[in-house]
Amino acid sequence: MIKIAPSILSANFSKLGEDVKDVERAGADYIHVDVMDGHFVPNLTIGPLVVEALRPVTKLPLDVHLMIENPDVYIPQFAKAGADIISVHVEACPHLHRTIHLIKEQGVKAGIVLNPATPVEMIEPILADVDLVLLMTVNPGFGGQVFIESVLPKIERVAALVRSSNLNIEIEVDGGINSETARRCIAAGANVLVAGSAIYNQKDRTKAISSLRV
Ligand SMILES: O=C(CO)[C@@H](O)[C@H](O)COP(=O)(O)O
Ligand SMILES: [Fe+2]
Repeated sequence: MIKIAPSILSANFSKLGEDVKDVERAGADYIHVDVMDGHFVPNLTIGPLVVEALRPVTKLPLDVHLMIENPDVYIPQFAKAGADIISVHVEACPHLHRTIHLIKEQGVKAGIVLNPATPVEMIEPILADVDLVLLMTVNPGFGGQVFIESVLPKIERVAALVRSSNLNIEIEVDGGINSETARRCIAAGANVLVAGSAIYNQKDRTKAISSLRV
């Protein structure tokens, strides 16, 4: 089953709660929350307070994508605020095993993220410990960028590893996802699609979400 995770980075922040409810009604599976610190990526967004404010607004799992340095400092705060999945970048975690287990100790699902230029080999030793692998299909930092084709073989490689080890791991893609790139990511083995502009820039969000599932 393909899951759709609208990224609130492309929502209207002046009516964030309403925009979250809107995509829930439109058939979303997760709410994707992009957290940026101005260091790991050249943009600043939101913190645990916003996650806490959104928690009572939706029943959907909050999929928190941390694009921050030193994530260990903030993981307990995001978990306490109501995150259901917390994903960290391998490029930001020198002690990845410790960080993944810190997330799991909070009682939330642990995800690991790879930038487009980071090889899949980086996550092989920790794969059996995670619930989700997120492959960035743009360089993180902004919504509305163009899909990077060279990530497609990486999706296939992660899918093959997950299959051969018989693991129960979701494979998520994030960045530049539209109906055409969604189809190619699904064919490569992805099962969770993050989409910001392709959903929030459309008037009919039910149609926008269902067009990504094919
Ligand atoms: O993590 C990020 C960007 O760093 C994403 O979640 C974007 O928000 C996706 O936006 P679109 O490319 O779908 O517009
Ligand atoms: Fe994201």
